[in-house]
Amino acid sequence: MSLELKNVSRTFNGITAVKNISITAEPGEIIGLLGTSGCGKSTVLRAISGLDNDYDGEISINGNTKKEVHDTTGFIFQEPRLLPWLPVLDNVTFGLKGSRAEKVQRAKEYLESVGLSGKEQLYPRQLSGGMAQRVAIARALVTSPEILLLDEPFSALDAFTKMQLQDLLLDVWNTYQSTVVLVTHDIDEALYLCDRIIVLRGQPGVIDTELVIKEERPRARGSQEMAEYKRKILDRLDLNNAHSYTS
Ligand SMILES: Nc1ncnc2c1ncn2[C@@H]1O[C@H](COP(=O)(O)OP(=O)(O)OP(=O)(O)O)[C@@H](O)[C@H]1O
Repeated sequence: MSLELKNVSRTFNGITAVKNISITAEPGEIIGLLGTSGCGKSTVLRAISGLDNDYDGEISINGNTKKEVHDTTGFIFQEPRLLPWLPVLDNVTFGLKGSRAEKVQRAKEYLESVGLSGKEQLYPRQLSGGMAQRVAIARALVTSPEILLLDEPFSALDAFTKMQLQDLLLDVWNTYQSTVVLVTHDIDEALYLCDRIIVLRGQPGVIDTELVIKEERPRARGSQEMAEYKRKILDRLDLNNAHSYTS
């Protein structure tokens, strides 16, 4: 599924949050939107999803430029947003069409793909943060989205769970081949996961630079190549001059 943004800008109450964002994603590509807080990453993602349609410019999903919520996209938020009164299985089947038996079978398949077989009857309060976010991933995948939109999906998790779920995301991406747009302010995460990283900066946020990450997967976290990419990004964000904190 191809995705193209042409000169997308968004203004809230007279204040421009992002300006002239143009991005083209190839089918199956993992694109990272990286930038410091407030540069408009989530604003861009919400516009792509159609949850926000009050933007200027054009967003085209497989040629469709209608400003509407696209059922070809799946959204994963920072927090799992599960329905607390429903068990895991029903959180995943919620909103699906078809017979109960079909929905259950489908939900079980996706719960298995995120490592949650046997947990179908647990309630959200009985899950760890990592398990709950796995349910959120299964819920987003169960509709077979061709574009998966992730808004800092792992930032509320501990470091180990975060790494596990990053690997899980790559596994499900391998299986389902969705196009992925990942919003993050974690440079290491972007370097580990993305084919291309788009660095936003400023207020209003604009695209500062774009990096193609050519390393084969699985990538070595903290390798010299990754450190070199990281240095480039920190330079672009003016975050590489440690002396500025000591003066
Ligand atoms: N609904 C809204 N109403 C008014 N201003 C908004 C709204 N949503 C976002 N903004 C403003 O737009 C700018 C960009 O916000 P956005 O949440 O997209 O940034 P971000 O890069 O995702 O930040 P963070 O990394 O902190 O989540 C901010 O100045 C924010 O205050």
